[in-house]
Amino acid sequence: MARLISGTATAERLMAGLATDVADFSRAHGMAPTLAAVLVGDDPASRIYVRRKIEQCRKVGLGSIEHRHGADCSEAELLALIDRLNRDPKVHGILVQLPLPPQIDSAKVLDAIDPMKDVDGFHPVNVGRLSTGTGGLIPCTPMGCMMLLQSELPELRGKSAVVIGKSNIVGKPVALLLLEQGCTVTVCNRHTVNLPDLCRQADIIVAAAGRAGLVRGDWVKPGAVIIDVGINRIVGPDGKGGIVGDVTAEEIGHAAAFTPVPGGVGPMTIACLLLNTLQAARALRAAPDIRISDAAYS
Ligand SMILES: Nc1nc(=O)c2c([nH]1)NC[C@@H]1CN(c3ccc(C(=O)N[C@@H](CCC(=O)O)C(=O)O)cc3)C=[N+]21
Repeated sequence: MARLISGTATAERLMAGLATDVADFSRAHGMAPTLAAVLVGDDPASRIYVRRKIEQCRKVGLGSIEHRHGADCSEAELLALIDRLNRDPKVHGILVQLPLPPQIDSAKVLDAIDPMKDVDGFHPVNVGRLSTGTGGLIPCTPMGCMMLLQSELPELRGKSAVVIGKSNIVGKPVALLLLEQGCTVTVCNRHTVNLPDLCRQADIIVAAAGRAGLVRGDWVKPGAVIIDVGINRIVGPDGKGGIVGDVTAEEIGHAAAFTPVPGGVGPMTIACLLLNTLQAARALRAAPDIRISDAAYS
């Protein structure tokens, strides 16, 4: 049977370590690293995610502030809030929960976040840094995928990887991280011709297409490692809701290992957000004071 790579257990270990590091930081600087989470509108899934992020902040000793705006919030209002958070020395990480309502240009909002506080890693500066392998904040879901993958396969050099999905949030950054580790990467999408054949060649499959059950058992080479990033909401025959991934989990017994949904990449995404908040706080403290006087004078 394929081994189950537990994101829940890995995230718990990561968070236990984080709690110690956060306590050290807070003692040394007299303030806790703090995340500002911005929620616009009343998308029920977004509310649940933001609530969960804030709960997890508490668990490891991070500060958190939630900013809520109605669905009718204007772009200018949101940009003004970002500007305040950028200048606030007590805020180290800023997360704007996506998706945003249609009247707001998401790219404009992400561009406005101070790259040093961009704990999602979505700002063009951090995207550029990731693409050149020169530091910066790394997007949380891709980072979580890599941690889970490397817990199973510590040496990635020379491995072939297929990434299904080309989103800015998962597909593209995870492909860059795999490239950085020496994998040979093929980035596909669900329309790719011969997608099953390409997958069958792969030592690693990262499924991030957002289609329940897209990857079938006969797409998977025996001994491959499968990272399932899909979060697809389904309603069971009993009327109860649940989530499934992009991989048909019952069919991949011949894989070496796989991440389950739920309990795989999801919990790691949140743990990595907390890690990024600590990293951002450290980098901000280490940065020259000119940043702080800049904020005071402008
Ligand atoms: N600016 C921004 N940053 C994000 O990181 C971001 C976002 N916007 N918008 C939405 C997506 C989605 N996302 C998830 C986080 C945790 C789970 C998670 O914890 N999932 C659990 C349980 C899921 C459940 O039961 O609903 C699991 O997979 O086991 C899932 C999905 C972060 N996102």
